[in-house]
Amino acid sequence: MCPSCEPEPVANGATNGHANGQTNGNGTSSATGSDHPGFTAIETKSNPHHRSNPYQPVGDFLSNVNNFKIIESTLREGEQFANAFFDTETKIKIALALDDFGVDYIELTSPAASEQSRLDCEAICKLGLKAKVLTHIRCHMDDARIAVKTGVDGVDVVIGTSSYLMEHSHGKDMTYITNTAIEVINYVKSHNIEIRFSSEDSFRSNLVDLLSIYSTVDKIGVNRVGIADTVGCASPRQVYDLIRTLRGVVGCDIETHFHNDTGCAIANAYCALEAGATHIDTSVLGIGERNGITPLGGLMARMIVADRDYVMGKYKLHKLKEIEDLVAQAVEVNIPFNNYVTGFCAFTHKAGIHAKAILNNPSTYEIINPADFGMTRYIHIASRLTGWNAIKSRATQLNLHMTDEQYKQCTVKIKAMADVRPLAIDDTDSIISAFHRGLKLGTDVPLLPDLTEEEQKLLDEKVKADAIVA
Ligand SMILES: CC(=O)SCCNC(=O)CCNC(=O)[C@H](O)C(C)(C)COP(=O)(O)OP(=O)(O)OC[C@H]1O[C@@H](n2cnc3c(N)ncnc32)[C@H](O)[C@@H]1OP(=O)(O)O
Ligand SMILES: O=C(O)CCC(=O)C(=O)O
Ligand SMILES: [Zn+2]
Repeated sequence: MCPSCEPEPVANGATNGHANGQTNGNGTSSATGSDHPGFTAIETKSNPHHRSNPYQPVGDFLSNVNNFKIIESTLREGEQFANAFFDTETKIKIALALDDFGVDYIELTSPAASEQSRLDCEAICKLGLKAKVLTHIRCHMDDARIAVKTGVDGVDVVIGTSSYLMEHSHGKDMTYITNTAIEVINYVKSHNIEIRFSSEDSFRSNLVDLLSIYSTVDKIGVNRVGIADTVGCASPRQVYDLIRTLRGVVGCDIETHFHNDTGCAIANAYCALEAGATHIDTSVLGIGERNGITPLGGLMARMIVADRDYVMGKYKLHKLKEIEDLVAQAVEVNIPFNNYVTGFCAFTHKAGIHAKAILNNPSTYEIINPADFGMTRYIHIASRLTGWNAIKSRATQLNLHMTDEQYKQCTVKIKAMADVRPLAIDDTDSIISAFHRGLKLGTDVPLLPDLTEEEQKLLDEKVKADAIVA
């Protein structure tokens, strides 16, 4: 084992209100008492991860997993989320937070959508952000004329190229689309503004049509082309094939946009980068049309595993939770329990086998170090799945020292009690203390002060049964 990777001893496990649904010292929200009455876990010291991983990202001349840009579309795609209503102040707060986080671009709703959308676009352009500000328009000169007057750094133009959309949405054929695209691109370029051309519903479009129009717009100097999985139908393999093919056809940057209808939005984004895409569209919490797109936090989780130095050097990961809270509040949703990185149990280890190994070295069961995101690791110590190693660790934190055999006996009591009712962290602590006191006094001490008669009866039965098994 490499000396720098020696596991650190676990220390510092103060209870922090996690079990009672309060926020912990890092501002991470934890289980609420009402939602998760049995959730009981202790914070552990954030020891360094063992970072040797035999499965490093596939590196080849095409791959951009070590060098990609984020086009953050919470203020465009995200506004298409069913619950979203962003007033000007909220848009500005979100734009500032994303800029501080370090995203490369911020994409805004079309100024053609409404008068307020146009005014908000102008207001955000005036913030002087480090990120480039984009707006997103139809492939139409009317929209382009409005867009170039807003002060944006770039315009993202889109038009459907699948037969579904050519027939049932805008009703235009490929010749019309190509000619209009050329007109719009030349017009935007003439204003010295960045321009991207994207096909909507790319994965249900004819490949020859796609390559032909991308090749045309590349030749007239578009800055980026975009591939969009508008209905979330693409698989990672299909993404890899299409982007790799496109990479051989155009010289400009390649942006990609993945909906999550079939659960592939993050994997598709990753595969796109492996195949040579340069830009990934995200939104905070993945909000967007239907169930949304590649989430910013989920993409960060994926990419930090691929290239920690690049991701840590570029993005303020410890701000992720704050941005997610801001957006969740603005669109009135809760952050899901299993959210990437920031879900309340994203770094909580419960089963005894896991807890033991984590206490020795967190890399055993964690691919991401919570500390990289300003998050905290927890060990669950109050369930029937809890093992003696976790109890030993907890007792040591409480300064209650016993022999290994005694920790094991104490764990038997905790398991028996956890078979009777959900335990809180305080319950486990009380049992450990009572057990320890009993050892000192040489007599049994009631394990929990507040047991009902019924619970005490059940507990006695469990302990008896355990003794028989033993
Ligand atoms: C997959 C995506 O998420 S694409 C981005 C979606 N974003 C938006 O739609 C922004 C919000 N949209 C709006 O506010 C409105 O739809 C507007 C202002 C853009 C247009 O509003 P309206 O003129 O009332 O048209 P409506 O929304 O009913 O229909 C869309 C129109 O755009 C046309 N259209 C649709 N897509 C495109 C496109 N990519 N390029 C050019 N025209 C298009 C349709 O043919 C239709 O035209 P029609 O008026 O001749 O029927
Ligand atoms: O402009 C793009 O590339 C994507 C547009 C969009 O939101 C989609 O196709 O789902
Ligand atoms: Zn979309």
